[in-house]
Amino acid sequence: MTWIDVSQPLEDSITTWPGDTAFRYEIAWPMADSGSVNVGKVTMSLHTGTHIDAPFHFDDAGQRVIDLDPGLYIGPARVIHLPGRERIEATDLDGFDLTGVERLILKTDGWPNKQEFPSHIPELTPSLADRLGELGIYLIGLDLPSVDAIDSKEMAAHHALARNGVHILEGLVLDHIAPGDYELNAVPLPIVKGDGSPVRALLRSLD
Ligand SMILES: N[C@@H](CC(=O)c1ccccc1NC=O)C(=O)O
Ligand SMILES: [Zn+2]
Ligand SMILES: [Zn+2]
Repeated sequence: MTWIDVSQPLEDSITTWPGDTAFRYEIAWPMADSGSVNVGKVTMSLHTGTHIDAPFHFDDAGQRVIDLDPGLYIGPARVIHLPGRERIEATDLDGFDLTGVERLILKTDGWPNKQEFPSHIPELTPSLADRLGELGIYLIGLDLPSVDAIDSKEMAAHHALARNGVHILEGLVLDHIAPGDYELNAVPLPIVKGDGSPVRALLRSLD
């Protein structure tokens, strides 16, 4: 098996959105007390590390995690490299033949040090979302904590992607991933009312 882990490890030091719930793992019921087992407990925001967004995250009428087809997050995915950009727009895809691609993963290199939450990241534009919709791409993954700018309140990219039927996978670790074709496995947990879910994201080369 040659699955490559492209997830951020969930440990207490993982960064979160400023002001959001910190990740914490504790042993709620240690063996010394229970007599037989350690029982862990996790406190976290659902938008921590490598995770998917459900449309309810940015739309009160949007789908919750349980409403999303898990198959969105399992299957062939194309990784392309778009480094050093302020924004990523439709024309940035011009040099790529994306015929038949259903899941697209952007390696932007825009969050180089995952030990620190970034103050500034590249943003996706609505024009890119429209192009993805035209191409029939239904999943966008990227190595950033958001598809919008950190200080965005409008969430224009989130909304434009949703309008085009494109689902969102954020916070991937792609430093060790070369552009190419892979099989992706990044299924969310069945958090019934969830506005998002952490995922264990894995890639396996198809090239
Ligand atoms: N867009 C980010 C999360 C986000 O925007 C956020 C997460 C937690 C607390 C506040 C947030 N945004 C505030 O404007 C995401 O989709 O994960
Ligand atoms: Zn999110
Ligand atoms: Zn998001």
